[in-house]
Amino acid sequence: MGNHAKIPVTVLTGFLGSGKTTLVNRILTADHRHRIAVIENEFGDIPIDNALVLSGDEEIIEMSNGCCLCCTARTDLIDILRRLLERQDRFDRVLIETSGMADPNPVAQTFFVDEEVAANFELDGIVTMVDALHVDAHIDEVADNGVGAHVTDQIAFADRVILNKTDLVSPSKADSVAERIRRVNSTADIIRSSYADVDVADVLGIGAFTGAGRNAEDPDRMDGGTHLHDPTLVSVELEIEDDVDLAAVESWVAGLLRDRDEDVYRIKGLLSLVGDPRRFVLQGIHSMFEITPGTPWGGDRRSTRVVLIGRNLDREELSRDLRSCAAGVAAFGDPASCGAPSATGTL
Ligand SMILES: Nc1nc2c(ncn2[C@@H]2O[C@H](COP(=O)(O)OP(=O)(O)OP(=O)(O)O)[C@@H](O)[C@H]2O)c(=O)[nH]1
Repeated sequence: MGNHAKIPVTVLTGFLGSGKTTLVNRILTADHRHRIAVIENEFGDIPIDNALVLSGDEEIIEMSNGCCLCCTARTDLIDILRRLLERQDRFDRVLIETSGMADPNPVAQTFFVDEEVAANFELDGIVTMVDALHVDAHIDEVADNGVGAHVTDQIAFADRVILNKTDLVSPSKADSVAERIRRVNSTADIIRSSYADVDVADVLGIGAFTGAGRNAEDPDRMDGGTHLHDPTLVSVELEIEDDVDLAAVESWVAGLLRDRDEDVYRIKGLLSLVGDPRRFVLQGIHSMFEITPGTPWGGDRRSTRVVLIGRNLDREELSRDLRSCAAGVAAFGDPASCGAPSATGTL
C-alpha cells in the first residue's frame, strides 16, 4: 500500500433536534477556509436550506465557500465515497451527518470493512451533538423504546461531545449535564455551544489519538475517571510505559473483540511499539479494529494508552492483558489467530 495520506472522515451523530443540521449549515456556508465534503447520510427529513433544490441526478453540490454537499441513503455511502475520490483535489476532509435515530456503528464500520474505502479514508473521530435542554430526559428514559439507549450509546461512542443549546439552560444546568455526559464517557472532550457556534477546526481536526489534532479547550475534562453512572457501562483507560509488541496487541484485541464484541463498543489507543519511532493508532468499533502508523513520537514521552468503552469490562483483567503485551513479556504472538479484520497490512 502506498504512503499517501488518507482523507480524514468525521462522523457526526446526535439525537433528533440536537443541532446537527445547524452545524452542517454553518460548515457549508461559513467562511472557514476548510474544504469539506459533507455527506448527509439520510436525506430528506429537514432540508439543509430551503433555497437548495436537489434534483435527482445532482448528487454532489459545490457550495460557494469551497465545501460540497452530497446526499445519500445509507446503502449508498460507499458509492458516494468512491465518487468523491474522483474529486479528491476539491476537498481535504469529509463529514458524515447520521440521522438522529441512527446507530452510528454501521457508518463508522464502513471505514474498516470496505477495502477501497479503508485504503483512501480514515475515521478521524466521532462527534456527538447533545441537546443541553433535553438530554437528561433521554438518558433517564427507560430503554424500552430504544431512545434512551441510543442517546447513551451515541455519547459513549464519541471522541468529542458538543453540548449544544447552552443558551436554553443556566450555567449550572449546563455543568450538571456535562457531568452526566462525563459519567457515560470519561475521555471525550466536551465543547459547549449555542446554535453550534463551534470552531470548525475543533470539530473536524480531532485527529483522535494521532497527536496531530488540536486540543479543544475542555474545562470538563477529568483525568482517567473510570466509574460511570450505569454500573455496567464503563470507560476504562489503561496506560503502560513499556513498548509493546504489535503481534501481541493484535492478538489480544482480536480475541477481545471476537469474544466480547457485544460488550466492547469502542476501543481506541496510542501504541508505542518496540523499535519504531512512530505512534501507532488503534481504532476499533465492536468487532472491527485496525492499527495504523501515526506521527513520530519525537521528544514526547512514549507510552501505550488504550481506552475501552463498553459494558461489564474488568479493569484489572484488561490491565493485566495489556501489560502482557509489553515487548519481552508477550505471551501471545500468533497474529494468524486474529479473528477480526485488521488493516495492519498498511504498516
Ligand atoms: N435555542 C437554540 N436552538 C437551537 C440551537 N441549535 C439548534 N437549534 C434549533 O433547534 C432545532 C433543531 O435543530 P437542527 O439543527 O435541525 O437539529 P438536528 O439535530 O439536525 O435535527 P434532526 O435533523 O431532526 O436530527 C432548529 O429549530 C434549530 O434552529 C441552539 O443552540 N439553541
